[in-house]
Amino acid sequence: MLTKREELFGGTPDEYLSHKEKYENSTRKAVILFSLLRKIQEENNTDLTNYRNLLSGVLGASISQDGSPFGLHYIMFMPVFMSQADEEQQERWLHRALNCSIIGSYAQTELGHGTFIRGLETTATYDPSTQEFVLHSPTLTSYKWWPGGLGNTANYCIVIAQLYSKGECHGIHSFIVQVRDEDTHMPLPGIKVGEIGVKMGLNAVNNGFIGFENVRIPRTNMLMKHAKILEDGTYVKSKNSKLIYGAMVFVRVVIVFDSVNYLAKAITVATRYSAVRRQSQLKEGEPERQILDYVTQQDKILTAIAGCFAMKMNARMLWDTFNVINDQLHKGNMERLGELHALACCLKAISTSDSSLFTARCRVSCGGHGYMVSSTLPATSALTTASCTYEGDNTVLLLQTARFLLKTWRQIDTGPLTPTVEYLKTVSAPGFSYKWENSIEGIIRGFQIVSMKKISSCLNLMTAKVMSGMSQADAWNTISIQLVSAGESHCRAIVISTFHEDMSKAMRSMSASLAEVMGQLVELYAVYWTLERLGDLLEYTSISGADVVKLRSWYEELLRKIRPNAVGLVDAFDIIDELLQSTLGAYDGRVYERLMEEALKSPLNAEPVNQSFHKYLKPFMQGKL
Ligand SMILES: CCCCCCCCCCC/C=C/C(=O)SCCNC(=O)CCNC(=O)[C@H](O)C(C)(C)COP(=O)(O)OP(=O)(O)OC[C@H]1O[C@@H](n2cnc3c(N)ncnc32)[C@H](O)[C@@H]1OP(=O)(O)O
Ligand SMILES: Cc1cc2nc3c(=O)[nH]c(=O)nc-3n(C[C@H](O)[C@H](O)[C@H](O)COP(=O)(O)OP(=O)(O)OC[C@H]3O[C@@H](n4cnc5c(N)ncnc54)[C@H](O)[C@@H]3O)c2cc1C
Repeated sequence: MLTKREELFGGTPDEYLSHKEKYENSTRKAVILFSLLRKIQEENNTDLTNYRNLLSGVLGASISQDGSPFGLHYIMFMPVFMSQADEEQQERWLHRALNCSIIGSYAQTELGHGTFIRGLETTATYDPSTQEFVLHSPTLTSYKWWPGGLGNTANYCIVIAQLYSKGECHGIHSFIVQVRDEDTHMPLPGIKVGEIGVKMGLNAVNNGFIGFENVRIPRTNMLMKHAKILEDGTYVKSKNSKLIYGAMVFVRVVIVFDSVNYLAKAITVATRYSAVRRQSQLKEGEPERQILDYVTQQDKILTAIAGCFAMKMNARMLWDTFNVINDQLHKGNMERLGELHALACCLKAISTSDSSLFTARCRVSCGGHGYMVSSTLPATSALTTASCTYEGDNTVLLLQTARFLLKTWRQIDTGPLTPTVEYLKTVSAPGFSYKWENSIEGIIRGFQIVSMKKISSCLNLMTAKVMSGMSQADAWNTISIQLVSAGESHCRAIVISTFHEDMSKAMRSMSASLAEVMGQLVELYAVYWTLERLGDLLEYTSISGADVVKLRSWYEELLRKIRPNAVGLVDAFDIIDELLQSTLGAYDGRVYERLMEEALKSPLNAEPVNQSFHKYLKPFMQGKL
């Protein structure tokens, strides 16, 4: 009788399963894991705060690098329900979703549209004679494409469609739609549903497509917490049309946590391997050195560790900010919605792009063995690059942040600013002066000045172009590279200052030795990004060549200081071997034995001579083909 652990983590490695077997195996594992989750849920309430911990606790430690067919049910279907369904609808469906007697997905993206959601083509036309909506996919490009779990798993999904009533289009709204029979799991009439095929990664997520041929759903299947359709077809608009976007903000907040989880796995593997792997002699005649002794290796890995700690603290700040503003939204105060959207956009973009960058570095820092699937670094790399796209393409999200920053800058003199942008007032105040200094505080100030000056420059450029006769849209597009850069600079200033402030607070309750190491991580992160963004700092601050020379020495000194604690820092993530699933990162360091153990599991090692020798090779080598 297999234990739960053996059931979850044993069996043929996923990499040797077919696409279909991989899905079936991940569904088997998901059922085990989510049965456990269901038990947890029975003991806890399901408000968003608890829900996020539940979500990141289980899904963030997902048992497969390929994701889970239940992921979207938890990541989007339920959060959207909690934020957009009215009380009657929650009463009808939420408990069934929570106990997984229905499995849901979230269908927004279409073959033809992902970013521009106002351009979505799926229609939901209200028929007052039957008090139903008619869901329809008018074109191939209107087919929903990507929804996780929709291929073969979900029997319900939330569909985002253009709402039509009394001949008028009211824009995109959310509808809950049953897609499969709850007993037979057969697609319901008028519904064409399937799986989109093999992807670069996340191949257990079961991403699907769905098309509707005049499918009728009751009026009460429109999620009506905000906007409504009355029985006679009268449209009652939402207090704020942007509230429909709320779920995307929530998921972006959660994705920042998730990007930390993925990066923590990758740097645990790369750091432990770099402590085990010995290669080359630093001095003639000496034994081969641990590759972690090479400063170039430290440059790749220790900065990733610092980045992981930095983003973890910023994820917590973002979550706290989300909760504060979400409470205000529930009370009808929309004042900080734009700020929350901008912050969630840039932190999702920066956390996922950093995670992708540093994970790729971890992969190459492990040489050939880092290219083995059994190291899990390729899968983590595929995961992190996907996160730069899903829940909003990073470029598009940074442009959203830039849009908010320009709006803020236009109003800079009309009153107080909201917390995440009030630095703009400080560094642009009359009489404010700043001379570069090589300190954490000096670096933070420098990044804030760069951000302010980029925003100001973008606005001046926009104004000049529009004054010269260019349309607002063309002017925006023309300078969009600089707009993205302004969004990134703003975010980097927030990340460094949050890391410094929150870590300084945390250090007060640490032992002196731990506080010293944590302080070194903050310095390493700040100095690393200073050296990475020297162009901006040279353009907008008084930093000098002499400062840069000292910064480089400071950086190298920090690498030297942190090196002895590298393994301890990643051990602190406490990721068990079963979740790490890596031949290179296992806690016992038996890298070579594990590489060989995994290799022998290859089906190609089942017999000494593969059948292709007799069928192909031998006739070929004998000139018979
Ligand atoms: C712990 C483990 C679990 C987590 C790990 C995740 C695992 C895998 C998850 C994968 C699941 C993936 C799901 C998806 O991908 S769902 C689909 C996501 N799609 C998107 O994000 C689409 C992105 N596009 C957009 O958001 C919009 O199209 C965009 C805003 C980019 C542009 O739209 P539009 O042109 O209409 O907007 P404008 O630029 O004109 O701005 C209009 C105003 O609306 C405001 N706005 C826009 N979005 C939001 C928002 N989300 N919240 C609040 N406000 C928003 C915007 O600021 C403008 O306001 P102003 O006019 O006042 O400036
Ligand atoms: C693994 C994965 C899981 C997903 N899961 C789901 C899901 O469950 N449900 C769901 O609904 N969707 C899902 N998606 C879809 C995802 O939300 C979209 O892929 C994403 O929103 C980007 O849209 P797109 O793919 O159409 O890219 P596009 O928007 O076509 O972007 C392509 C390029 O065009 C650029 N671009 C687009 N618009 C602009 C602009 N205005 N200004 C400047 N540049 C622009 C982008 O920067 C990008 O470089 C998933 C995607 C992935 C990869």
